[in-house]
Amino acid sequence: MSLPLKPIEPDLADKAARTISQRAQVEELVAKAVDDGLRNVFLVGAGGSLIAAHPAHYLLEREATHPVYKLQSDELNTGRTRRMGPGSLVFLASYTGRTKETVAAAQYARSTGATVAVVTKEGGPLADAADVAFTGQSDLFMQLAAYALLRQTGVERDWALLDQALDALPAALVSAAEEGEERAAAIASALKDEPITYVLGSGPSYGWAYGLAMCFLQEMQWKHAAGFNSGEFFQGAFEVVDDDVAVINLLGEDPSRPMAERARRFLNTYASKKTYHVDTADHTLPGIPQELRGEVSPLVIAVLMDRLARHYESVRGHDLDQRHYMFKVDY
Ligand SMILES: N[C@@H]1[C@@H](O)[C@H](O)[C@@H](COP(=O)(O)O)O[C@@H]1O
Repeated sequence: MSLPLKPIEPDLADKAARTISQRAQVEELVAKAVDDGLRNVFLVGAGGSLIAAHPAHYLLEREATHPVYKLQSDELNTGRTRRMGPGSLVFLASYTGRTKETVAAAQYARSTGATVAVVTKEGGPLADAADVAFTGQSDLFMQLAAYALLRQTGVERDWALLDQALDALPAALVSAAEEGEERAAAIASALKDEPITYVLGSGPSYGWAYGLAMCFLQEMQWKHAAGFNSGEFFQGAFEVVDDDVAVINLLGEDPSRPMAERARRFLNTYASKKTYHVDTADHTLPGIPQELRGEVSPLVIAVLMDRLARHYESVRGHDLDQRHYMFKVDY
């Protein structure tokens, strides 16, 4: 039994624009942290909200002058780190603002003397545990935090070009979602009954390879799936792939693209029957300067994965909000 296809979120563009509207405050926060002697930056979250930090982390690992770490909330709670303390700026994300491990991580970060900023829904325990609380789309917010860090630490870039990209981004995300509908429908209906689906992604898009597999297919569709880094795929996982195995390969336009193209070549040669490629280069992204398409790619992939999940929901008749355990039992 199928379910009606939910439409593209009517407030997709607004949500992005509202997130971007906090940019000046993010810059201010980071500028103050730099003035006060910034030593390092942490990006923290769990599940979808950790995935949301992946593109910013990818950007900062290559371009930031300060060390930037990405940690799962409970890895921080259980492992601690000597490096966090005064001079640390910690960004945590949680959509609900109630994920207990992320709230505990914020409390711990605060207790070390670090500056703690969160992105979450208005109010709630995570916001209460923070020095500063923002709202909005976590992946975009983390990207804004990354840009603020680069700018405030004097990294040279064409900032006017970024302004242009951020102005165009809300509408470009909507247009990507619209342009991707046909492809998403084809993938979901072709793969809806597959016993397992592998998802590949490289660089900043790896986050959503893992995320499509874990959040959308396992959590929200109760389907077996696994996400791999496209480079790691060739270190073992590719041995199980052939024409009978379903694979979704994500391609962005960032520096890691050759890794995704290598996966595409291999899959088209040895496992083409149930392989689907989702490529940001197929999208027009109106107004996004060519030079910044790579940084925008993971945000576009996030929107395309969200739509793909909606198509699975519809063709499989399995509501994305159904859970066995999450938010229902003690865990
Ligand atoms: N797919 C995500 C999960 O991975 C996450 O664990 C949960 C709570 O996350 P958050 O802390 O963002 O509220 O939300 C969604 O269901």
